[in-house]
Amino acid sequence: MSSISCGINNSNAGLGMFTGVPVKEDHLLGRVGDAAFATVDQDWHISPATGTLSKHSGDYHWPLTNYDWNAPDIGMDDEAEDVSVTVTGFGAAPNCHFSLLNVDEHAATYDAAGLDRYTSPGAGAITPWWNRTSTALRDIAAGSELYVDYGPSWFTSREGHFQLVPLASSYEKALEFLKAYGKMLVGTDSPDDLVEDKMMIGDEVQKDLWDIIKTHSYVSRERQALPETHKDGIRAIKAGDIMTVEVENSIRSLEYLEEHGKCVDNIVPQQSTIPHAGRGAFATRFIPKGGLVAPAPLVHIADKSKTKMYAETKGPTGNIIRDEEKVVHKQIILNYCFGHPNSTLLLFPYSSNVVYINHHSTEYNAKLRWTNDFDFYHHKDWLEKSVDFLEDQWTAGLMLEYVATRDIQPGEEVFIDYGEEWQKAWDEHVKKWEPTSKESDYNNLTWWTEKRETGNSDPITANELNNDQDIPIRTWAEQQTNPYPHSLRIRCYANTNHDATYLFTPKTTPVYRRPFDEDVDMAMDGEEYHMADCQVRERYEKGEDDSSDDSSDDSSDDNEYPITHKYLYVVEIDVEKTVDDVTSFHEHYIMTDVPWSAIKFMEKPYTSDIFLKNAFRHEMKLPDEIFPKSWMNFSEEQKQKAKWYELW
Ligand SMILES: C[S@@+](CC[C@H](N)C(=O)[O-])C[C@H]1O[C@@H](n2cnc3c(N)ncnc32)[C@H](O)[C@@H]1O
Repeated sequence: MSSISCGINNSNAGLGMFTGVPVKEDHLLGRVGDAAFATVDQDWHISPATGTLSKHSGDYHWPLTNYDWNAPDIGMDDEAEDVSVTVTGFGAAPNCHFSLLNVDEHAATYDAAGLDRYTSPGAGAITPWWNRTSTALRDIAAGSELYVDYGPSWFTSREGHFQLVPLASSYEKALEFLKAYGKMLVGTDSPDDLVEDKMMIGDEVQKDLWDIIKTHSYVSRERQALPETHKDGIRAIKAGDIMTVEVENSIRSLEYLEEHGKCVDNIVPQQSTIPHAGRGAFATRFIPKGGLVAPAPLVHIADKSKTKMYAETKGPTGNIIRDEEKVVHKQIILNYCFGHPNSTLLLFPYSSNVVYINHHSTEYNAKLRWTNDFDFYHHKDWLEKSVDFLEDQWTAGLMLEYVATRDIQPGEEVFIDYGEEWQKAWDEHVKKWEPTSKESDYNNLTWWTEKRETGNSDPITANELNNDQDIPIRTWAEQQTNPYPHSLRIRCYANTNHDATYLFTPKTTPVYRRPFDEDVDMAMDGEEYHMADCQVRERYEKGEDDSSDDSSDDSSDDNEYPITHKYLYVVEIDVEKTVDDVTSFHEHYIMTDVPWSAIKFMEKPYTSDIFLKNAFRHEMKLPDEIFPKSWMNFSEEQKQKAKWYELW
């Protein structure tokens, strides 16, 4: 067995992910990174308040919110104005334990798996974001639980739900407390003195005392950070940190994992053998008939209409509102959810790689069933409850399993049957499908076509351009004869909101610090908050004076962004501003001596394949035999109405 990662219960937090093999620092966890999904402008599409155009002011429950990642961290913020990112596998299943963090997570990669918008009816029907890798932050022993960093705000914003989960700072304070406790026991600061015959109180009394400390009605993050037993408390003082003790305690034997876990690396994504399907899931090892292909814990979405995307229209007072009767698209995540024609419920499977399992109506080699064990997670009684009941359950609590219907050989693609409705919808889509016109709004991947047609191998995606800052940026004049793809925009890290005038954000100010910077409160002045579209007017070689500027700058020692490239730029920025959200006016700035590091190529929002108007959308059907009757809340009458609106 080369590598196993298992989902099993950990006593406090439901599911967890464990590694069955040791992993070296910086090495990849799992074989391939995870799939990522952009759900866009939810506030606009889901929020019950339709009188506003705001894309950031929703008041609704989107069940995947607990699994959302910060879009810029995953590299997906260019997809739309407001992007929520869901990541499967390492992005959803592991727990967060600040003293035990051992997983580092990275950005996803954009790759449309060869589904060209001009030739493939599959274009835009899959998420192009994949291979969001996770690596070991340090050497990890076999049997260890894997912990990712949700960021402290994830917990601080959910205090009621998670009973004060300790933050990194809580462990520091808890250690201080432990040291004081040790001193109380032996009268000295030296951990070496913490031996039984030097302690002023005996083991039994210490145990009672520890119980009082741990179960006291005053709950705090610091107290939660204290080890469970007084013996572990002493071990932590001797080790100088709580983490070492917690790590040792968290390791499970491989036998335990085999018995209590479910393996999540039996499949990996690769290009599917089915034309136009994109990626598929392939067996990494032999899976016997009846054997587990993969577990699929599920997030339930009670109302599938929350995946609808609406057109804009003018409201009674001339304001822009959502046009409830004009559904222009559906969120891409719909294609990855299970549903049923007689229900509004969707189920999104969030474990590693199961989202890649494609459809085959005859040659399928796997099927779904409800999990039989994992009672700590899978609520069998929910199968008898209504969809309304499920809507009130804000934590995931259902689990399916993919099981082999025949022996599956290593390297074989795994298929299930998505159901007749799906097949019919796909066949109709292929029949009707016509390539998008090159002149349409959506040109993100014109570079792909251009490359093919012209043999041009220059970097022309935003990522490629940003990653090679040795290549000079073309000026506006140069772009007239040698343009960048029109799906790209050039942006500049700049704060154009400051009253006095424009200033670069800290990213550039260490070198080009303007006098007024010191007077400005720099909070919320990070690059993610301030960027403006710009034109590059001029490019010139960086002179001797400029390099001496670098070294003479006060902050040059700790300058995170030294200028290592040859050119500086003159950049023109034109910003549209509004007063009281009504009157708009333009401000115009010319900045000189702008380094490459202050400029960023970005894809224009709403241009990637998932926005193609002719992209296929349909949920997979959960077979009648396993879809509970009590979840069938979508009456014939409702279906007729939905048909009239051409919704489903
Ligand atoms: C759950 S996803 C499967 C993974 C997907 N192929 C990918 O690359 O991410 C379902 C989507 O995959 C594609 N797909 C799955 N099976 C297919 C098939 N037999 N023929 C064509 N497309 C298929 C369709 O776009 C469908 O909406």
